[in-house]
Amino acid sequence: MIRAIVTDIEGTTSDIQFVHSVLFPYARQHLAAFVREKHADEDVAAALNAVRDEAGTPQATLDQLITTLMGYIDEDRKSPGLKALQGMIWRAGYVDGQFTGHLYPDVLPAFERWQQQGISLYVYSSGSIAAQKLLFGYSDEGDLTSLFSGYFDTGVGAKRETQSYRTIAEKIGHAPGSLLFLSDIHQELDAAAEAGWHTVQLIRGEADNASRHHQVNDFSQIKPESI
Ligand SMILES: CSCCC(=O)C(=O)COP(=O)(O)O
Ligand SMILES: [Mg+2]
Repeated sequence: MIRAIVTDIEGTTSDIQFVHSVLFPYARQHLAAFVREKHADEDVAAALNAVRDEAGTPQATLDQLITTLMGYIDEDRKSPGLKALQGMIWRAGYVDGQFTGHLYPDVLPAFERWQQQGISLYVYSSGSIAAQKLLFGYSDEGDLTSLFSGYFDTGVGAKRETQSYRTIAEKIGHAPGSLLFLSDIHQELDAAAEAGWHTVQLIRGEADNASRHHQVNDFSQIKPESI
């Protein structure tokens, strides 16, 4: 019996194009000014130091860090420091109403159905927890944050690492066999399955012939009561 569902965001609840054509360009446009203006703030300084560590450049100047971060955006690197900074930068865009968090239309009805079935809902994304709360807090369908019992980012580990799913199961407090992970990326689902989780792969675009996971095209096809 499924007790909790953990969902990925990009490519699963939300269009990859929204992330790559709206969120990433917004962060790129505002990154340099944000870093120069806010670099002494505690959370910004911590994120910049994380980038220095990741890049192996402990003495990097702000200008050098900005160049490094631009490169990380271009290569869609799941850098925890970049993800933390993006979350802080996106806040202004959401709050000013420049964009709302994209959700596929099948997502909210499924979340509501699963919640009525007594299933707890969680998010696990490479985007920072702050960024996750913004996307669902300022979503196309309004503020959905009350639907979720918790959020996980790469603070628990990378999404392709089996240990990350063991850690999440421990934190949620349910046996892995009662957990379902939803993602568009089969390597993430491989890691969850290795940890004993159930998995469903969202195919929002092209088929994934290399996957061994149950595949669906939208959330209406996911029936946790039948798993
Ligand atoms: C949390 S919204 C921003 C999406 C993002 O930055 C990202 O890296 C998405 O990764 P995901 O793990 O949700 O595929
Ligand atoms: Mg994804």
